[in-house]
Formats: sequence, C-alpha cells, structure tokens
Amino acid sequence: MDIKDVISSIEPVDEVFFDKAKQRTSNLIMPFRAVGMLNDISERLCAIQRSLKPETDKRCVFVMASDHGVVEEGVSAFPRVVTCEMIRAFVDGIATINVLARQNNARVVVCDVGTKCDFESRQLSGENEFVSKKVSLGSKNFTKTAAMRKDEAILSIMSGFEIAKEKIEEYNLNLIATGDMGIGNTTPSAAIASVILNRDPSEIAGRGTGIDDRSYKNKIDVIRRGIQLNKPNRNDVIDVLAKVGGFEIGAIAGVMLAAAFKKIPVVVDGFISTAGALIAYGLNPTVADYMFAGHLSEENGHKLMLEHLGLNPILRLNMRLGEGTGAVLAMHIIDASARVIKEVATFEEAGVSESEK
Ligand SMILES: Cc1cc2ncn([C@H]3O[C@H](COP(=O)(O)O)[C@@H](O)[C@H]3O)c2cc1C
Ligand SMILES: O=C(O)c1cccnc1
Repeated sequence: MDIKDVISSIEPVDEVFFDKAKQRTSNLIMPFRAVGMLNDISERLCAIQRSLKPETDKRCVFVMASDHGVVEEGVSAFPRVVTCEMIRAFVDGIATINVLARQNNARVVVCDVGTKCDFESRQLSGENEFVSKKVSLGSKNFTKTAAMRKDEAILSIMSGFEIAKEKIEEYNLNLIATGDMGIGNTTPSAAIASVILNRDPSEIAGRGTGIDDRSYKNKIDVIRRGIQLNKPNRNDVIDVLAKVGGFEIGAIAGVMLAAAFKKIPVVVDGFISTAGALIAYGLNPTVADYMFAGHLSEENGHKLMLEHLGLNPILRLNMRLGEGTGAVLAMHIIDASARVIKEVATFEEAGVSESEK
C-alpha cells in the first residue's frame, strides 16, 4: 500500500455502536455515568471495535527508536549511544517499559527505524522482539539542513504502519500502544508541536532527560533556529516531519494509522508519541477517534498538544520517561473500562429499582 491508500481507507468509528454503548451505560446499576471517564472510555472502545463486548486482552507496545543529528547541538543530558544501549535493554527485558508491560501482559516490540546502532554485527536477540527497518542512519541536524528528505519522512510513517499492521494481524492484537527511544527526541517533538500549534518553542519545549537552565535556553534557541531555517509548512505535516522531525516520530504516526486502519484502539504515550499523533492527525483527523491519551507528561507543551487532538489524558503521574510507559500503565484503566460495560449488570437484569428523577 502507499501512504495515500492508507490515509483514504481509514473509516470513522461506528456511531451506531457508540449510541448503543451510551444506552447500555445509562442502564447499568449505578447512578447515571457514575464511573465518569471509565464510561467515556468504554463507549469509545465499543465504537472503535464495533462491539458491545470490547476486548483488550491482546496487547502490545511498539517502541520505535531512532537517532537525531540535532544532538550535536547539546540539547540532551545524555549521549547519543544511550539510544543503542537502551534498545539492548528493551530486548533483554530489563528497562522500565519491560517491567510495566510484564505487569500488564503486554508484548514489547522494539523497532529500529533510524538509529546509528550496528545491530547487524552485534547479535540482538532476547526475550523481546526486535525489528530492524531502518530508513536511515539517524536524522540530520535541523539547525543546518532539513532533518530528512520528504521521501524518507513518508518511508518512516510507512515503516511504522507496516510493522504494526503485521503484528496486529500476527497476534490478533486488540489494544496497542506507542513508545519511543531516541536521545534528543524531545527537541524534534517540540519543534513539530511548535509549528503545528503555531506556538513559540518556549511554550512547548521542556527539559527532556533533565537539562540545566543554560542548556534549556539553548534548546529553545536551537528549535527556533531550525524552524527559521527550514520554514516548515504547518498545513503539510509531512513537510514538518521532514524538516524538523525524526524517524521514530514518523513511525509512531504510522503505528497510529495502522490502529485506525485495523479498527483497534491505540494508547498514545507522552510528549514524543503525541508529536507522532499530531502528524497522524494532520494526515487524517479521523485517526484521533482511535486514540486514547495514556497520561499527561511533565514535558511543558504536552497539555496543549493533547488539547489540539481533543484528547483527555487518563493518568497524571508526573512521568517524563517515554518508552511507552505511561501508555502501558493506562491500559489497566482501559481494561477496567471494558469490563464495566461488559460485566456490570443492567437495572433490568439485576432487578434493581431505577432513579425516580
Ligand atoms: C537511560 C534513558 C532511558 C530512557 N528511556 C526513555 N528516555 C527518553 O529520553 C529521551 C528524550 O529526552 P532528550 O530529548 O532530553 O534526550 C528519549 O530517548 C526518551 O525516550 C530515556 C532517556 C535515558 C537517558
Ligand atoms: O513525555 C515523554 O514522552 C518524555 C518526556 C521527557 C523525556 N522523554 C520522554
């Protein structure tokens, strides 16, 4: 498939099932909508899966990884090699995402879509799946030139789409999440959001891995310069991704397109994943109806980005890690929501008297 076919074949969620789910919610033995956001989530699950018995047991988090040329501008507290080292940790099952995914019965699929890591000569196998689908060996420094070519931007989106589509089909997945790994990637994420939301980088960028005041000022300046030099067109998200983005951010957008294409829910993680969501949304806003925002990240502009997408974050835990951690944690709540609409009895079934008002 090419990207145009993917974008045009995404269907809206099912309004009939949405209404049926709302009806069922109002009949459950509780005061009207008394479990609040759990009711909202369960109804949207029904509309997405076209069922009043939504399934959330076959779960997977896709951790998309890439490197960033802009790291040479001193925008991260950590060196580039950490991207490769963390990929190894993910495959070995020892990182935070692995621990949280194990607790939640979610598979972890790690995908290299654009790192400089040489995993060909250094065997990479472990308890978790690793997929190598490199578009390039890292993006370019966007203060000097565009981060990537337009065809590479499209390829990164399509890599994410193809990996996720294949795994959704192979494992019959019914709930997926996005995650990221790429030292420096809060910088392109902030650049993408600044352009698309038309905000100054100082309103969007945060401290990522924990940079000091001086580096933070520099990071904002780097983003401003990148935007000034490349002049991305905010109405063309592929142009934005190519000029100031990153390969894993494109791939994350692709994972989201795959979820909508296969009609399953996708949980968006923090700041980087939400930058990917902005790209997917720009390609086809219908994709947002398949998204759940896992949590509200500590990173500055995350709230504005979620508002742009019309998403209400499920958790607020002061997290700023990425990897898919906030998204996988939110799967607990999504699972609970599915159980409420499926398993709580109705007034009629239970013989409980209804409200008099
Ligand atoms: C050990 C380690 C594990 C991580 N896991 C996720 N990130 C997170 O931090 C990075 C983004 O922050 P910045 O833009 O400041 O580099 C990404 O790799 C993100 O996934 C990590 C970062 C480190 C250091
Ligand atoms: O919210 C995130 O995803 C995030 C924030 C800071 C660093 N890494 C990831």
